[in-house]
Formats: sequence, structure tokens, C-alpha cells
Amino acid sequence: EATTGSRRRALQRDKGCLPPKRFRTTDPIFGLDLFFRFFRHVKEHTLLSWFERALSDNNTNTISVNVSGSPMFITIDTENVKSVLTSNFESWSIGSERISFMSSFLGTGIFTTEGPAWRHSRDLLRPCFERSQVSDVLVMEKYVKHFISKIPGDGTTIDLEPLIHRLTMDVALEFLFGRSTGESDNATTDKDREKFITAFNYCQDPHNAKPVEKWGILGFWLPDPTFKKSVKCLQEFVDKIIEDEIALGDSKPKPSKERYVFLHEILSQTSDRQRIRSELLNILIAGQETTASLLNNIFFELPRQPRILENLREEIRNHVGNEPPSWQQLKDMKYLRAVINESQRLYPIVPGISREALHDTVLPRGGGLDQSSPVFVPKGAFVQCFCYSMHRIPSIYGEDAEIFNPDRWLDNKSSTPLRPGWAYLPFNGGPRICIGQQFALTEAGYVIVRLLQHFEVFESRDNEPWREKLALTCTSFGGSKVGLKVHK
Ligand code: HEM
Repeated sequence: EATTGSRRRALQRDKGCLPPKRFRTTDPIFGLDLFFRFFRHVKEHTLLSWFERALSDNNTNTISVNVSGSPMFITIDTENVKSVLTSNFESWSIGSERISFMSSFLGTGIFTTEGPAWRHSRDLLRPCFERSQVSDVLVMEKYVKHFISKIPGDGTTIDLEPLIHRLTMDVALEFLFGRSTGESDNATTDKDREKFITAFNYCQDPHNAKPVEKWGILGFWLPDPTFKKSVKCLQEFVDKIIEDEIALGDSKPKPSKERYVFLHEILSQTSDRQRIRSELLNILIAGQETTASLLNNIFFELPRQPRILENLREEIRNHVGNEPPSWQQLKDMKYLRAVINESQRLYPIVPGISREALHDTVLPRGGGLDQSSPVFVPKGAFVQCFCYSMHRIPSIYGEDAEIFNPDRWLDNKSSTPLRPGWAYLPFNGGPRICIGQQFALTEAGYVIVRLLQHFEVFESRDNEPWREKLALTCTSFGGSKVGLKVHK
């Protein structure tokens, strides 16, 4: 019977594995110094650029880091990323840490399961995102109008971020649960929705949890009553929606067009309340938090870029004038799409996709001095596919990769079109690719167009550079502080 050690050596020999470059730590065994540096960068909102430097300073696309005695790999090599996320998908888990952390407030749903349970959740959700559903953009108009009505039109400085959260929450509630907010929704009040957003913000960011704020690193191991209260608030919010839906039963007016509503579908499939609650929480978070983070980044950047803003306005004038855009018109607006792409390139909402090896396996590249040999990955080790750096590779995006320039996405005859393939991964790739991608892009486009149609002046009121606010998603730490005017 071969020992683990001998089996590992045989695997490495057979595949020709060599070690990648190592991130140097002063404590060679546990890498404790790394832990403290990590914590400092979290606090300073500079974690992403620190990781990026770890790769660039070592002139490598794959690096191994010693985390409490076991190796973790950070890679921006597209062959490795493709292998982890698709061709060798079965060898990787979304990770025990992610499962236990996210389950602690979202329960068991599409984000926290694998294998048959995950497939089942995905199958149940898929019909929500068919073209006929996603193309129904007018569903959004009422909520976008409300969003715009809350913005002062006289140039007063405002941070759009909280309003954006409310907007994406309302849209997600209507789209996924068929809950038209306002007079016809008895289940959740404005206040409930605000409380839900606050509670979720607390849960998703353990680095800012009260005990950590007070006690530093030690706080991770202390009880946190605010966390418990916040989880209860999230659960009560969806429970109210479920109870209301059940109570309404058949007496509820049917929507004019037959739509696939996730809430109705899951209620017809199971009576397991725990499961319904968790699936709803998972998809509600997926549906509102991500698009809010994207819009926050775009509204941070756009007003700093007068030329880009003017190009976008021109495209809007040419395609839709002052009318609400249709789904097809949004698709035809290439510059709008380029702006969204460029925001997701420089400020990816999910800057790293982390996976844990289910058994001993290999990454196809990154080992040895020339980085061309496979890399051995022991069972339980983590790999971080680091989109933030991948999206800045000069050989793919050009020497101006650090600059916000939507033109790079436009096919024009004089230059080679940008086709980054696996080096551009805002929505992940492979079997767990984001299921809400089209919906998110449509919603973001619709909101941008409606905002620019309404306000003639759009100015930044913030001199700070973009800094990360990193939790489940990543967005501008400073929000989007702007001044808008209806007329010039
Ligand atoms: C700009 C907006 C969005 C971005 C950047 C984004 C990005 C992503 C990424 C990177 C993943 C993969 C995460 C991983 O496996 O580690 C993912 C998964 C997912 N996304 Fe999105 N997403 C966005 C919007 C949405 C929306 C609006 C919805 C639903 C309404 C949604 C639903 C989901 C779901 C259900 C999954 C899990 C898929 C699975 O594991 O099978 N996303 N998203």
C-alpha cells in the first residue's frame, strides 16, 4: 500500500511538476508575518494591489504563499484558470471556508452547495434568466424613476451608493419574487428593506465586525451578538415574504404576462421552509448586491471622465433620445457596453475566484524557472484565480492597461480587436458561470441610460482615487459622491 508521500511523489514525477516561485515570508513555518501584513492591507483597503505586487515583483504569473503552514496559490495564468474553473472542474470545491462563512448567514443555497444540491438549485433558477424574462426591461422603469426622484437636481453633493442599493433591491424583489414594491406589497416596508441592507452589510464583512474593530485580530474568535441579530433580520425579511405569498394564495391578481417567478416556483416544489428561506436569501443577495457594486463603481468613474461621458451621451441621443431604452436598443449600444466592460475590467466585483483542491491535483503551468511546468497542488490547498491582476496584463490589454479607456473594447479597423478570452472573467467561467450575467448587464445599462437622460450635468465631488471595499463583492470604498443637475 503506497503512503500519501509516495503517491504524491509519483504524481509529481509523472506530470513533471516543479514548484512555482514562493512569496517570501519572515516566518518560514507558519507565515505569521504574512497574517499581520494581510490584516494591515485589509484595514488600509490595499489588499488587491498588495497581491498584484506579489506577482509582479516576482515577475511571475503563479506564486505560492505559505498560509499557516499550508500552501495557497495565486495565479493569473489563463491555462491554470481555465483548468480550475472548467476542464478540471471536478477536482475543485468552492471551499470549506466559503461554505461555512456564507452558510452562517445565507443558509444552504446555490452559493453554498456543490454536487447534486447545487445542480438542483441552478436548474430551478435557470428559467428566470431566459431571454423572454430578462428582456422585459420595462419592469425596471418604476424603480428607476423613484431612484432618480431621490437625487437632488440642483448640483447638491450626494453619495449615490445607498440609493443604488435600494434600487437594485427593489428590482430584484420584483424580478425574482414577483413583489411589486409600493402599495401592492404588504410584506415588506421601506424600513424593512433598509434594515435588510444594513444587516447584510454587517454579515458580509467580518473584518469590520464589532469585536474585530475593538480587539483587532483576536476579535475573530470572540462572540458577536450584532452578527446574530443581523442574521435574524435577514431571515425574518424573507420569512415575511414567504408567509405573505402563502397567505395570498390564489386570491392574488395574476400578472398580465406569464412570467417565471422564482418565489412561486420554489413554493410549488417544496414545503421545506428552511430550504425556501435559504434559496431566496442566496438569490436575493446575488441579484442586488452585485449590480449595486457595479453601478457604484461606474458612477464613481464616469463623472471623472468628461470625454467618455460625452461619447456615451452621444450614443444615447442617437439610439434612444429621451425614451426608455428597449432591451434590443441596450444591446446595440456598443459604447455603453464598452464602459461597463471597462469598469468590470479595472474594478471587478469579484476580484478573485477561490477554489480548494478536493484531492491531490496539478495546475498545468507555473512551475520551474520558466513557469512552463505543471504545479503540484495537495488536497486541501487553495488556489486564487486573481482576476484583478489578470484584467491588467499589458500583453493582453496594452501598455495603458491601468487606464480607464472603454475604446479598447470597440472593434475599429485600425487596431486588432481585443479578445481577452479567459483573461477577462468578471462573471466567472465554466459550469458555475454567473447565471444572472445578462440580467445584471441589462439592469446596469438601463439605469445608466435613464440617469444620463435625466441629468444634463454629472460631476464628481470626490478627489480620492478608487479604493477597494472588499467583502462578498468589491466596490468603491468612498461610494460614488457626485453632483447632478437637471439643466446645464
Ligand atoms: C455585475 C453584476 C454581477 C457580477 C459581476 C457577478 C459575478 C458573479 C461571479 C464571479 C460568480 C461566480 C462566483 C464563484 O463561483 O465563486 C457569480 C455567480 C452567481 N451569480 Fe452573479 N454576478 C452579477 C450579478 C448577478 C445577478 C444580477 C444575479 C441574479 C439575479 C446573479 C446570480 C448569480 C448566481 C445565482 C451565481 C451562482 C452560480 C453558481 O454557483 O452556479 N449574479 N456571479
